[in-house]
Amino acid sequence: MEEILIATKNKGKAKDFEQLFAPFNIGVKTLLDMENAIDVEEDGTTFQENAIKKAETIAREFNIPTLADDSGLIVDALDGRPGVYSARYAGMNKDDQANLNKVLDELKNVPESKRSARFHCSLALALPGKKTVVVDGTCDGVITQEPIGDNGFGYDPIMFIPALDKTMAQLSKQEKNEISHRANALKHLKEILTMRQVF
Ligand SMILES: O=c1[nH]c(=O)c2ncn([C@@H]3O[C@H](COP(=O)(O)OP(=O)(O)OP(=O)(O)O)[C@@H](O)[C@H]3O)c2[nH]1
Ligand SMILES: [Mg+2]
Repeated sequence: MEEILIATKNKGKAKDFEQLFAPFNIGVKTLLDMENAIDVEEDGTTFQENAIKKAETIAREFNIPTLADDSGLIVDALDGRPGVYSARYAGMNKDDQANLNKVLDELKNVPESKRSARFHCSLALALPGKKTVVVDGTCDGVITQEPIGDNGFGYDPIMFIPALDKTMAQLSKQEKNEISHRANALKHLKEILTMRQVF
């Protein structure tokens, strides 16, 4: 594989993938580099469904290997919300700040012992003419009482990683990309592709 298109318009994800793909000898583009990319409606009820739809729709449009990421935050005390609605939890304008404030608000009276959460990432790789490959990755944490740290995107400032004693937003790019849900999913994808000799 010489070039891969990441079917995302999310700048935070694009940065994560740029770094995650740096060790491979593969050109990486995202939809932020493409003109006329269609907007794929994310109407699935699972991360996998949405990832497959994004990957296959965009692969068909541009006819190149396409990787899509559908991801989000699962909070146990909120029965799994925001889940697949993570990007638009506080409204259709996808405001990261409003989204994380809504989660903090809903957890206002919840003690630390009950603030467990995990990030989930489903990746779908659509290769023209082949069956789409789907993998998952997760990363466990605890929701903080207030945002801490300036790095990353989305809910990173409220996602505390006990093993590192930092929030995701206090990690460097390299540190996040060693432990994140996205990195874990990509590891699984690499294992499958190595087995199938795609890489
Ligand atoms: O703190 C975070 N660190 C992460 O590493 C992360 N990964 C996902 N998320 C949240 O989940 C939504 C994905 O929704 P999503 O998969 O539909 O993506 P999106 O709509 O933003 O872009 P696209 O890839 O669909 O174009 C994002 O917007 C974020 O709110 C994250 N938050
Ligand atoms: Mg989306």
